[in-house]
Amino acid sequence: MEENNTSTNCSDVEDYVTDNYNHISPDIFYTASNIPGPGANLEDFETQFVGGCVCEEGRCYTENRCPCVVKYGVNYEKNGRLLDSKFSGPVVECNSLCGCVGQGRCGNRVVQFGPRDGLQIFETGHSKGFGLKSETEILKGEFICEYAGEVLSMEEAKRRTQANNGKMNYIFVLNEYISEGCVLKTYVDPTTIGNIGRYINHSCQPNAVVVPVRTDIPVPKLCIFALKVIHCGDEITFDYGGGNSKDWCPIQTGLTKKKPCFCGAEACKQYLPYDETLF
Ligand SMILES: C[S@@+](CC[C@H](N)C(=O)[O-])C[C@H]1O[C@@H](n2cnc3c(N)ncnc32)[C@H](O)[C@@H]1O
Repeated sequence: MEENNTSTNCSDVEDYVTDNYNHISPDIFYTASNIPGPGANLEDFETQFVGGCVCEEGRCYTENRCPCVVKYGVNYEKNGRLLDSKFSGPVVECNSLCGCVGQGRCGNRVVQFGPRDGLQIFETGHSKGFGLKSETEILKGEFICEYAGEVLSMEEAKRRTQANNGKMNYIFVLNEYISEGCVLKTYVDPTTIGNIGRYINHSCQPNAVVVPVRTDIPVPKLCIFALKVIHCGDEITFDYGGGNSKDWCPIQTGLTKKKPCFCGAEACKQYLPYDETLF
């Protein structure tokens, strides 16, 4: 089934995000960006991320000493592609308090302009349900789309996982290693409120990766970038375990059965990764 691009159906969208995608089912509601769900810390959605460079020419690269770039590091090449050094994040972009807002395309703003065009939902035909592909070639480091949905507390994420009873799982758990022994976990659930990213399947040898990006608020956007060239028509995939899951044991469906992986990669680890805090 092909994606229908005819209407904009985005609620809760920050003004500058343009996202003209919508869902294949009327039971799924579109949101272009994360929204607070049950148990989310509302303060995190209401707090403006500190910032505010005064770069008036809108070119926030290292050489003109943009304070945002100096503080958080260079994120993108001048063509907007993610630098190799930032594939494991974190990325902080210039925000709405910065002097470069509205001053042309600032080099430190990419994901806040929304997903790329030409993404299509399709039936994989491989017991994976729907998947996502692109009708244009995607180059390494290019931004594809967010994986957006309701941000949940761990308790709510766990409750939903257990109530899900083995159906498709959409809850993504982002683990950010803040300091030794300290992991910041963000639970994003696009099951019923989500964006185009919810159709991306797992692969043990993926061509894309999830990178946490912050723009205006402390809540990270789960941003999907190409790890290598993705040819027109290739399925877009990322590693649900973030590539560093220790537990390649099976995700549980009905809490007892294994969930096999059908990614088809040579190095397939046979089962989908999971985050143990969901169980
Ligand atoms: C985020 S959804 C992906 C979109 C989903 N395929 C759909 O039709 O809406 C995640 C679910 O897709 C299925 N899935 C994703 N990758 C898979 C894979 N490599 N092998 C088997 N099932 C997969 C699993 O049921 C998983 O819980």
